[in-house]
Order: sequence, then C-alpha cells, then structure tokens
Amino acid sequence: MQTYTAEQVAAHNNEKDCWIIVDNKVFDVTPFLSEHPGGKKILLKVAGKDASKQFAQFHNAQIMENIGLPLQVGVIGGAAHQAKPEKAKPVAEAGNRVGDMIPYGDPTDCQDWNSPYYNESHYKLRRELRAFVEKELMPNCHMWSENKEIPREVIKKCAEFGILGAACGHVPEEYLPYGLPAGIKTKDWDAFHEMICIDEIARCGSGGLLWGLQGGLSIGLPPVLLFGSKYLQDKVARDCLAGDKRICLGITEPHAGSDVAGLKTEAKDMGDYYLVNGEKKWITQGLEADYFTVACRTGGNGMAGVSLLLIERSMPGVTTRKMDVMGMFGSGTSYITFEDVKVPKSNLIGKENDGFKYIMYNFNHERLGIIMQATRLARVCVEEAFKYSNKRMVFGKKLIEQPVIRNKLGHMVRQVEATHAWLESTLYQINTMPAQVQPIRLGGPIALLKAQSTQTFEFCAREAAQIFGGLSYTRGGQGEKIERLYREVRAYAIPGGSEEIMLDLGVRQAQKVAALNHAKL
Ligand code: HEM
Repeated sequence: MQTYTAEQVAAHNNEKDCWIIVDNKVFDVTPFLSEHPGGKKILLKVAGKDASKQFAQFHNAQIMENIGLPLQVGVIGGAAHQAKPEKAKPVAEAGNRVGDMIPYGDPTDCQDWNSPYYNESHYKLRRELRAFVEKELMPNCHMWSENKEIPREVIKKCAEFGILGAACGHVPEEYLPYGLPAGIKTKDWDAFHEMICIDEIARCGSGGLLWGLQGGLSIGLPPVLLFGSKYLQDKVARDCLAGDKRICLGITEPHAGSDVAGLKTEAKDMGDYYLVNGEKKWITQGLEADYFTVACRTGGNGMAGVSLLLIERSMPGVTTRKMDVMGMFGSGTSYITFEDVKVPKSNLIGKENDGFKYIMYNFNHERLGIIMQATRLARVCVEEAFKYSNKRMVFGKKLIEQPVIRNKLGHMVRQVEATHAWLESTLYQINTMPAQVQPIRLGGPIALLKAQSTQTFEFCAREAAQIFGGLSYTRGGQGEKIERLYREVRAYAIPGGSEEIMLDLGVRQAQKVAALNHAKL
C-alpha cells in the first residue's frame, strides 16, 4: 500500500480533494462527503488532518471495516510497520489469552485466570472460531439482521467450518460431512466444546444470527439422531449438517406453549400412513425448512398420547408463513399449517405415543443452548458498555469516571460471571455424570440456570441501553448490538420453558431429588 507523510496528506484539504488520517491509515473521503451520515462539514473540518480521535468517538469497528476501508488510499510513512497490531499480542504467544482483554468481555479463562475445565483443544477451537466469526460473520451481521435473512451461502460456509455439526451434541462421524471445527474428533468432543462454539458465534451480538444458522437444527435434528430409525437418520442428517437442507422442531401451537401435553395437532392412524392436521406457531427456521420434527397427538389426551413425526415440505398440505416478531431477525420464525398431510408410518420417530418422553429428553440440551447464548449475549452488553463508557465524555469526564456508571457495570459483571461459573459447573456434570442419572439430577438445576441466564441477559441489556442512551434507541451505529439485544431478550425468557415454568420446575425437581436422597426435610 502507498505510503504518505502527514505533510502530503495535509495538501488534500478541501471539498474537491479531501483526505483524512485515522489510525495511521489514509482515506480519500472526497466521494463520500455528501453521503457521510454525520454530515459533510464535520469531515471538511478535519480535511488533511489526523481524525483518529473523532472517528473513535462516533463510529464502531464495523463502519471502518465496511465503509472506511474501501476508501483507504494508503498509510502514513512506515505505518505499515508501525501500525498497532489488531490484537494486543498474537494469541499463539499469549498462552490461553484470547481477545482484546476488555474487562469481563471474555470469560475469565480467556483473560489469564486458571481453569480446571479446559485443555488445548478448547483453546484451539476458540481461537479458530474467533478468527472465522470475526472475518465471516461479524462484519455483516447487522445487515443480515436488517434484511431479516441470512444468505444461504453463509450457512453453507458455517457448515463447511463444522459449526452446524457442532450444534447437535454427539453426532456419529458418518453424518458429519465436514467433521467438527478445529479438526476435533467426535470421540473427544465434549460439552465445553459445544459451549465455546455457541459462545463465539454469540459474540456477534445477534440471537437472530445464531437461530438462523442453527436454531431449528440444534433442536429438530437431535430427536432423529437419538430416537429415529436408520432410514430417517440417513434421509436427513447428512444433508442438514452439510447446510444443504434445513430442519426445525414444531411443538408450540397457537393453543399450547409451555403446556406441551395440551397440544392438539392430530395424526390420525390411516393404516399405512398418518393423516396430519394442525397448526404450529413461532417455529424457528420453519420458514425455509425442508424437514419438520413435529409433535402430534396420536393417542388420548395428555402426555401419553403424543408422538414425533418427521414431516417433509414436499408432502402436499404443508404451508409455512413468515411471522412478524419483535426480534431474532433472520431466524425464519414461522406459522405452519398441516392440512390433510399424508405422512408415511416410516416417518414416525421412535415409538408411537413416546413423543413426550423424547421432547423432555431434548429439552435439557435445548435449554443448555439457550443458557450458553443468553450468558454470552449478556456479556456482549458488558463488553460494549465497558468500551463505550471509556470513550463517551459527559460533563467533562468519561462515563467510566462516573460512580453511577461503575455501579451499573459492577451489577452487570457480577451477574454474568456468576451465571457463567454455574454454567461451567453444570457442563462439567454433563461431561462426567452417568448419562442415566442426568435427567433427574440435572433437569432442575438446568431449569433454574435458564431463568438465571435470561434474567441476567435482560438486566444487562437494560443497563447497557441506559449507558448507551439514545444510541441504544437507534438502529445501527455504535449502539447497534445493544438495540438489537434489547429486542431479543423475550426470545430467550419465553421459549424452551418460560422463566415462571423454569423456576417452578427447578424447585419441584429439587423436592423430587431430595425425596430420592432421603433428605432430612
Ligand atoms: C473514513 C471516514 C469515515 C467514515 C467511513 C464514516 C462513516 C460514518 C457512518 C457510516 C456514520 C453513520 C453511523 C451510524 O449509523 O451511527 C457516521 C456518522 C457520523 N460520523 Fe462519520 N465517518 C467517517 C469519518 C468521520 C469523522 C472524521 C468524523 C468527525 C470528525 C465523523 C463524524 C461523524 C458523526 C458526528 C456521525 C453521527 C454520529 C451519530 O449519529 O451519533 N465521521 N459516519
């Protein structure tokens, strides 16, 4: 790239020829003057000068990446060598340190704390994912969210990186077209690897992106993998994990949400097929799904009469329509109708009338996914708030110098760190506790932890929004992530078991376990 001296740049100082310097990079902003959302005059005031401070004050990193860099014409002499490296130190030389060391912007194990939970494979995974997410997802995340669509080729790229394969727990090697991320073998894959995958993607600060990539897949495919026949697994698993087909889970209905056992979608036994009629609502990734793992009533009332069927879009009578919702843009939230759909008996997942058991089994995995996401999204609020408080000047001081702002940050941090520590301790149980006792021992704590994580997320989104002020009320720009996250909180606090149901379930389960343990109550 061409090098210039500050004196050379200073000559480009008028409306017809306007250059500026930001962080030792030289930009020709002449063609951008009348398009600049902040105004022409403000740019002309710094024409030919170093405007690094002003740029940092009003823009986020994505603006430099997407709009600034295409205007770059050179660097300040020797800056190619002097330029600050992107990261404080190359991660490879910094032990387990990952990220920019923004206070609490990453889990403590990434910021020089010792941890009993992670080995080199976890750090390798984190580093590789971070580079992938920062290059392929983060710069365009806001645009996809505003367009309410994640391009197919992005989903394919994520599949090729192994991200889709990583979203469904333990997947047999034969169904993983691209293996797992960072070359990790299936036998070595554990709950912490899964958490790191979600954690790194969630750094984009968009639940819609996460759900648009894998929100349906991570809950729709596991029942097929765990309980479906080889025929069904062969039919769907590889294509879905390759990002070529999509699958979703259809449980919630207009008349049955938390009350799963009350669902009404009917699958009538017609001999060699089921005739399915009913409606499903708020189905993530349903809009473009090729396959639907659907809870239907095959027996009497209540939980004993529910079965899971794999319904295919190609079957006549399946219709999906886009729902207009508050957030999670790009995740394909849909309303689905099944009208006289003939579903072959070979598409029954597991045994007839055992569906409720499968759904409940699946819920712990689903809830852990929600917890991992909500905890990182809350952390994004902390990170953004810390960064902004360190640059925003109010009453002659940086925001961080105001005790009231430090108080807000303190409350945010203590909740995120407590939630993350509880999550890690729970994942350690998933890795080490015998599988057969996990549903009874972990169902309650996972339910309570889900409520803990979503309330933490809600608190942090609110407090970060207060710190960002009007910027968090504005779509795009510096408060972009906070504005989006504030709208996405409900998508975490309600589905997968609302906070109210979770808190109640957690205590009921505790009573059950206490009885089994002959607790002296
Ligand atoms: C490469 C150079 C620059 C580019 C590509 C650029 C781009 C942008 C963009 C995309 C926005 C809209 C941000 C939003 O949606 O919130 C914006 C806003 C703004 N820019 Fe720039 N800008 C540049 C340089 C500057 C400089 C040097 C200054 C100050 C001297 C400046 C001052 C502002 C201001 C005051 C706003 C409005 C901020 C707000 O809405 O809160 N810009 N700029």
